[in-house]
Amino acid sequence: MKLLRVAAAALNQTPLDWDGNADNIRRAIAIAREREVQILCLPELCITGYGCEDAFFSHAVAMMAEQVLSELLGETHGMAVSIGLPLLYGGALFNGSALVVDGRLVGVAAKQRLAGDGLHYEPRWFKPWPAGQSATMRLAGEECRVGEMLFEVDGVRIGFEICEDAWVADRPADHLMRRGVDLILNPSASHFAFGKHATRRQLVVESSRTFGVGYVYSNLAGNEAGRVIYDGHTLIAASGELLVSGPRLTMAPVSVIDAVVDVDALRMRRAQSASFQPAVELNAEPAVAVDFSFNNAAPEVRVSRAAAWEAAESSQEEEFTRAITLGLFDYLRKSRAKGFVVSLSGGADSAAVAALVAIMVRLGLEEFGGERFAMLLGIDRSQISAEIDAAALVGRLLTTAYQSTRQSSAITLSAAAAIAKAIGATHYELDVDDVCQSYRSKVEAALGRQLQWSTDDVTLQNIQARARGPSVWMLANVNNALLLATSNRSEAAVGYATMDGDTCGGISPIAGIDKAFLRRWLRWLEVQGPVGIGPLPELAVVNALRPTAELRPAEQSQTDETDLMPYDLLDAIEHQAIGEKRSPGEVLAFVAAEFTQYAQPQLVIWIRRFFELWCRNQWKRERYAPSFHVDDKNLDPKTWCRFPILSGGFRRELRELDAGR
Ligand SMILES: Nc1ncnc2c1ncn2[C@@H]1O[C@H](COP(=O)(O)OP(=O)(O)OC[C@H]2O[C@@H]([n+]3cccc(C(=O)O)c3)[C@H](O)[C@@H]2O)[C@@H](O)[C@H]1O
Ligand SMILES: Nc1ncnc2c1ncn2[C@@H]1O[C@H](COP(=O)(O)OP(=O)(O)OP(=O)(O)O)[C@@H](O)[C@H]1O
Ligand SMILES: NC(=O)CC[C@H](N)C(=O)O
Repeated sequence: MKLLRVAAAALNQTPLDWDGNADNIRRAIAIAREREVQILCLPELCITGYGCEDAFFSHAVAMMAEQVLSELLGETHGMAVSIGLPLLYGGALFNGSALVVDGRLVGVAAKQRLAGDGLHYEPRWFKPWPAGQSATMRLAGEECRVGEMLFEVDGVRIGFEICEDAWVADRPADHLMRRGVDLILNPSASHFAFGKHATRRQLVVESSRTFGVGYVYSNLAGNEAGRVIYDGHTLIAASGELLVSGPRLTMAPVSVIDAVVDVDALRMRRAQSASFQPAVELNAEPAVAVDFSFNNAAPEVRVSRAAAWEAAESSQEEEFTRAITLGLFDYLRKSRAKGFVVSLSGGADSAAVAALVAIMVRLGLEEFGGERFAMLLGIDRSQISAEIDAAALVGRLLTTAYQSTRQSSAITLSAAAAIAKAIGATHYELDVDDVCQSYRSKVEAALGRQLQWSTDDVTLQNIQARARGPSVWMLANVNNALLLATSNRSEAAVGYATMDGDTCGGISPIAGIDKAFLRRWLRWLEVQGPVGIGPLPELAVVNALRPTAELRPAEQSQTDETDLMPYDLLDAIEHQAIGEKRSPGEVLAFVAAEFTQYAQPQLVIWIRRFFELWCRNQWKRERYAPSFHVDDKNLDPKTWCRFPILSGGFRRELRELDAGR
């Protein structure tokens, strides 16, 4: 009986943070050693960080990565550890994962299937390694094999798939299996998306069943480089059974899971499979033999339990809360800013953003305790009371401001004050009407005419949104804080926001999420809230309001949905037109089938409006502050969704739509 204790780590890395990344790697190895782990899998490109972008093209970056690898070799005594780094070989860059055994580099697996869809751009920097091939190179002072290969350590056959390698047909595991692989390590950088963990679990469990192996899957954690959030999902499975699954969406910089794999039992399961046919001729090609002996691990029976929130019914609301708060926490600490500022209107979007900051603080306190949380955020301990509580921290970290103009209502004023008080934000009420009037009169004097709502509607709306920009930027500067923009994805699709007005800010935490979901989330937060945190009943007044820009005179009863269209329809059109890339006519066919309550001519008007606004406002999306990714499609032009800034605007297609063709 050959029992091995294997482990996978989730690491919260930062591009080019050589010391911080190496510290996390050392910490993961130390935790694994304490647990008597023999083989540890670390995430993809964990030395450099996955999101180095064009810095991967720097020769100095590749050299520094090699240097850090050399420095880490000595940490691995008594165990085998896979460590990810970019690899310069034959005048090209490859995405590699070094296997280091007992202080010695024994080889580097190279990624064969590069991730190039959605937010992944690996083919820009790396070349795919040719399947089934290996070569020799010098790295970290050692001569070693590189490419696709099997390592044989103490008789245990270890192979690699690097993230995307496992998500496609004709994968390295196909060849490795026929060569008798026992254990596959999968170092990943697999971005978070709603519900994706179930697919990932299925992938890992099914891989272990199909190939009759132990499958060890590591992942990145947190907001690595600004936009993309990794949930830190780690998994270990053997012969079609999940042995252990790690925590997700935590703020911990390092998490390690481990499990015992019975190598002989795996082999005998394969032997029992009538369809398993070892490739005798391939076996002739020797594995990379490593002279090292593993201790035998003790048998164990362990039940893997997920966190309580994972089992909650409102799983999307929980995931959203934890993903965005993790995104905010990492952004704050990695940007070394001192807090956040939100222009708080009493409406849904800004209330959601402010509430997310407050929940981030609660979850951070739960994860780290007061002292460590404050230390991680660079808060001067001497400036807060002995007792570090959530309200005190929110007061320090979040400043909100209601900014009235003559169109503002008493309801939104008091709603903003109530939310700010409930979460403990430092709240101000500023009247910016005089600022608007001052600009208005100066421009009227220059034009030599009065501006009127009947003729200058958008101009008179936008000056109010713009007048709200300078004061919150001032508060951000005063506090060394980040200004959070509150635009959501539905508004971004149609440019329903004032550029340099309500779009101003350094990050847009909710720009990846649609308005219909946000409103659902706010209702959930009002009455239920995240597991362990609970509800925020003060949201009742916000949730009772219809979404409105509150920029026109009150008698015009402006609402977003009368300006645009019903939000659920807008989101459905966006899904069909942008997500599925359907033409206006095709979109009509799909939404007419789903929204049977609306007459076709009305749907045509709304679809036309959508396409026109979508095309006209690409430039606005290009200027949005970076947003977080929470689903597998997004409107962010820097990652998921490229579209020309200037285009024909679907004029011909819309003409045909109007003509009923
Ligand atoms: N292709 C292009 N490239 C570069 N710039 C371009 C451009 N096309 C127009 N522009 C510029 O954009 C300007 C128009 O954009 P912008 O000034 O932002 O204004 P615009 O998009 O015309 O209007 C803003 C809309 O957002 C709504 N809004 C505003 C504020 C808050 C809320 C809310 O929901 O709370 C809603 C408001 O009701 C209105 O419908 C033009 O004057 C032009 O200078
Ligand atoms: N009176 C106000 N005081 C402070 N900020 C405001 C005010 N009115 C608008 N804003 C800012 O402009 C942003 C855009 O307004 P918008 O109406 O889209 O969002 P909201 O008011 O938060 O939500 P809703 O659309 O549901 O009313 C707000 O989120 C807020 O940051
Ligand atoms: N880094 C990668 O190869 C990521 C791609 C993979 N399909 C995932 O999303 O998990």
